[in-house]
Amino acid sequence: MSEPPLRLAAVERRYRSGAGELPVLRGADLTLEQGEIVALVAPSGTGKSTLLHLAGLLEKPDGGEVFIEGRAAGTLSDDARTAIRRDTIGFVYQFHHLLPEFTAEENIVLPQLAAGVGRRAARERARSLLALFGLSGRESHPPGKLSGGEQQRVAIARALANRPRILLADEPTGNLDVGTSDRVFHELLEHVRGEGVAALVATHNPELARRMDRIVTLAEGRIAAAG
Ligand SMILES: Nc1ncnc2c1ncn2[C@@H]1O[C@H](COP(=O)(O)OP(=O)(O)OP(=O)(O)O)[C@@H](O)[C@H]1O
Repeated sequence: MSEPPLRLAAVERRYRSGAGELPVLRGADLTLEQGEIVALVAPSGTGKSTLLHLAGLLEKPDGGEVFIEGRAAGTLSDDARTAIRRDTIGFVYQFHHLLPEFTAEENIVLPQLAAGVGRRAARERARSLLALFGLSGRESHPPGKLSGGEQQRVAIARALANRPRILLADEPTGNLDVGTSDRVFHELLEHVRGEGVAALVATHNPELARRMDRIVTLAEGRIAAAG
């Protein structure tokens, strides 16, 4: 039987501050099966971003382990972690984090070049993703000349550029108006479902959460089933 794309096992994370230690995650367990789309809905400050950063190998836990396709991240070299982040995981941030000095297309081409894809193939993939998200004709616009919704679509396309098997999204449409957020989200879910990508999506929007396969929450530093 194949390993699940993502498994968090008893993951702990504490932040140190002047006042002492803040235990944010205290033994969080979560498994994403292949193609499963899970909503993470929890109040502000409970640790959603922290959990996504650990799952995306952007940070290391203080306890427990993150398994990516069965590989314990804690046992991997920094190079191996970087390769997993580039090839296996797509990350969509709340604020797009696009490179302002590059065009929309180049923002999607660059991660593919880093993964060893040839420039021509990378450009074709970038164009087809931009078309998929309704951005044909915007290829050569820098992010600063795109609307918020368009920028976030480019960020989603960038996250999908290397055909990740895991997509992590932190309030991907949190800074968009309701109508735009709804449309962008719909496109994201449709694409992820079509490709069989496992996704963990933090959102404050219960309507959007209900469209996913399962909803989980964070309570006292642990994952719990919602509602
Ligand atoms: N680098 C850090 N150093 C110290 N404390 C931090 C750090 N990052 C997060 N925290 C604290 O950890 C807690 C969890 O933060 P986190 O950003 O994971 O919550 P969240 O659920 O994503 O919140 P929101 O929904 O508001 O984005 C918060 O109390 C936050 O202040």
